[in-house]
Amino acid sequence: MKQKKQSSLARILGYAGGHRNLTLLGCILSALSAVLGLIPYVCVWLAARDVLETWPALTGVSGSARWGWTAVWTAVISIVLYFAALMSTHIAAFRTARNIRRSAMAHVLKLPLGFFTGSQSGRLRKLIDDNAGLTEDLLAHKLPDLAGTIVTPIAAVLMLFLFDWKMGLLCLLTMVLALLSMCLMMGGKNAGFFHRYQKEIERMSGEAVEYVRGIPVVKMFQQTVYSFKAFYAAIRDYSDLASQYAMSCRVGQTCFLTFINGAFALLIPAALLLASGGDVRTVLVNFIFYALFAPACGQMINRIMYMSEAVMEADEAVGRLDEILSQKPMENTGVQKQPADAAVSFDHVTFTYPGADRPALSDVSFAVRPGQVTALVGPSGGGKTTAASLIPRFWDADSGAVSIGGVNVKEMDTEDLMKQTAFVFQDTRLFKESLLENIRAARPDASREEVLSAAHAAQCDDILEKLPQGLDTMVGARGVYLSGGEQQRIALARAILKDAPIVVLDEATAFADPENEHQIQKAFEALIRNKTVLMIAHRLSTVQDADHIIVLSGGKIAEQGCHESLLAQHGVYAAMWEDYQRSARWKVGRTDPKSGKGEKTV
Ligand SMILES: Nc1ncnc2c1ncn2[C@@H]1O[C@H](COP(=O)(O)OP(=O)(O)OP(=O)(O)O)[C@@H](O)[C@H]1O
Repeated sequence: MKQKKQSSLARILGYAGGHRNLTLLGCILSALSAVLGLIPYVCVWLAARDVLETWPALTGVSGSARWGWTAVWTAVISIVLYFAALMSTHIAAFRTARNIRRSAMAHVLKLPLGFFTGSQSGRLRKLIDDNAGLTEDLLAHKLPDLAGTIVTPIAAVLMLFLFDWKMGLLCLLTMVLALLSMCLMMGGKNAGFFHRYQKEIERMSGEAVEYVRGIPVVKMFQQTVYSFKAFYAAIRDYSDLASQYAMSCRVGQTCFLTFINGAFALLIPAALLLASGGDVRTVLVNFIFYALFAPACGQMINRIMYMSEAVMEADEAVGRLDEILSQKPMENTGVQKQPADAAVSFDHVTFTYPGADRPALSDVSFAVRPGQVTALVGPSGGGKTTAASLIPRFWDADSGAVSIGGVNVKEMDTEDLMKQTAFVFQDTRLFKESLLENIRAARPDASREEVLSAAHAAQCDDILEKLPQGLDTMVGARGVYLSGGEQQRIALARAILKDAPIVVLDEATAFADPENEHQIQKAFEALIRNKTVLMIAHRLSTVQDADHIIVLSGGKIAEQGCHESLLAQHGVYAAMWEDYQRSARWKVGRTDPKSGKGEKTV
């Protein structure tokens, strides 16, 4: 455990680079300041001795005044040194935290794009920022304090025996007992508390986010907070853990506080005992010293307690940063080949999502011929989206190869690869920017005219007409929101503007109403003209005319061919087609026979 703590600190300092020496300087200055901070206690003892030795004539007052000034000056020097120490450690800490953020971000940039899907991006920012912040606090404040905290007890123990070893021994006894109480609190079954506590906090905040996301469902179904069992359980577990810990600390904490504050209870009878058998003045002077010094020793022990908490915190921070740094970066072969054409091929591809226990794709092989439309169909969870996301390297295949124009995507320059493919996702995301910038995101150097022409091809004219500032309208600002279908048309305009030779469409008409669907279909036609297309489709009506259809089921290719040949196979596709036909007939059956009107949803 101790080894692990040391290595965490060493690892944080590893990011300090040239500023490691500044951290060291800060620690030395802080230690010097702490030792100097003990001198005023000695001065007080010396001043009191001078006064009492000449009592009642008080001829020693001038000597006492000298000691008083020495105390003031050493206190001032101690403060200045501490200030200089903090300056050094703060500069080093800011640089180190910046280096940690930079290294973590540099690593993150090498991770597969799929790593950033879902809620990962927010969590990532928090992980990097918060934990780099924690190390900043450790290096800027806690580490110089730690240096002082290590040095002062050594000096303090020496000083304890300087004037009266018996009273010194009593003070030391209370310090040792306080330390033992602290070990009692932090050891045993409480040893892993901090780690469990951090985990519970993380779990609770994760569940809270889920809860807030689910509020619409809660309201719609008139549920209470108790229906969010996971969130409720996280709060309860956190509260149980915290109260169990508090309860288990009560004996240790009581003893700790009693010992660090209770030196007086031993010093007074000891002083009375010593005074009865010796020089009252000397005993009185020594008593003043120890009475003042004992609480200062208590403070030191208190700081040791907070120190161990800080080291545990740093340990946790490094552990959480490791969560990111241990993610396998995307392989970079260093070779940069140019694809011969826009053909896409999967060659015995197997892929398992990080943390999943079974592969999402197993030994999948198929070819998408240049200039043709290939459709991926199959039951939900069959692996369609996964297969499509391997093309632009959202993830890398565990085995097998995904190639474009005969070149493995791993051997292509990332920029080239991105230029080759345009993606239209199921859930389109628009930035909080003008429509112009949203469309231009695909090709930042495109002119306004080119953006307008792409928007026109994507059937966005009616959207631009109804918005107050047309192409310059800010999305998401002052009540400007677009429907799902409208957003998809903007996304299609973006893809049209990109003009990439390979287009991957992911069920882009899933949420569109009939009016939008018609326009989206027309936008599709503009997008896929003369392109190599891989289309993920749930509704078989959209894939009938595809040149090639691949049926993915359970992560494997169940069958492939054209519509007619697949029907003739009487397999998965034929069954899906039969289901689709039946549901179409069922909806037609719901049409009102008298009026002839009915749902137009097929
Ligand atoms: N990010 C992820 N992490 C772990 N497993 C995932 C992830 N995304 C998908 N999966 C799993 O991989 C398998 C294939 O999912 P995929 O989304 O590719 O299927 P799909 O055919 O596109 O489904 P749908 O038609 O419902 O969109 C499923 O078992 C799914 O649970």
